[in-house]
Amino acid sequence: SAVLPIATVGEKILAQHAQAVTVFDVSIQSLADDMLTTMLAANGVGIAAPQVFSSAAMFIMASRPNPRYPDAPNMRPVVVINPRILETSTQMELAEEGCLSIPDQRVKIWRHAQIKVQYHDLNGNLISDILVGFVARIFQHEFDHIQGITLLERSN
Ligand SMILES: O=C(O)C[C@@H](Cc1ccccc1)[C@H](O)SCc1ccccc1
Ligand SMILES: [Zn+2]
Repeated sequence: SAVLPIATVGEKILAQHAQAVTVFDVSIQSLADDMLTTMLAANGVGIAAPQVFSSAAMFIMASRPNPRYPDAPNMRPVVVINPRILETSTQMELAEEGCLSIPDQRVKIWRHAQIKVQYHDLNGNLISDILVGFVARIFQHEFDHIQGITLLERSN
């Protein structure tokens, strides 16, 4: 597994809509592995494929307690492929976010407090889940990356 270069703001790949994953083969598994290694090396709690110059609709979310979110749940990293947000709560929460592609910036962002999501895992199985709190926030942050949206387009 390799630490991959991370695209920073201004790279056009960050503004592109990522392509759906259609083949769940070894190349996707190897990309997921490199994304995990890269995310851990950067102390992230998530990372999306476009951030490592791969236009695939795939991201990793890996909540863990951290100085900014001390009560964040400790979770095993989850590989999310072809994500969909099916339902969103009307309730929103405001919190500071960082982005591995926008170094040294913290932006307060409104996010849905709860979301119903659907995605495929690395084996191509369809997963449905309801996410709340910090994990819902990570999912929405990474989902934005898949749509070519970063914090800079969201900051109010
Ligand atoms: O750039 C990314 O996609 C990864 C972000 C994910 C994130 C999602 C929601 C809220 C904050 C960050 C990185 O994890 S930025 C580094 C970081 C780590 C822990 C807490 C806050 C920021
Ligand atoms: Zn980001």
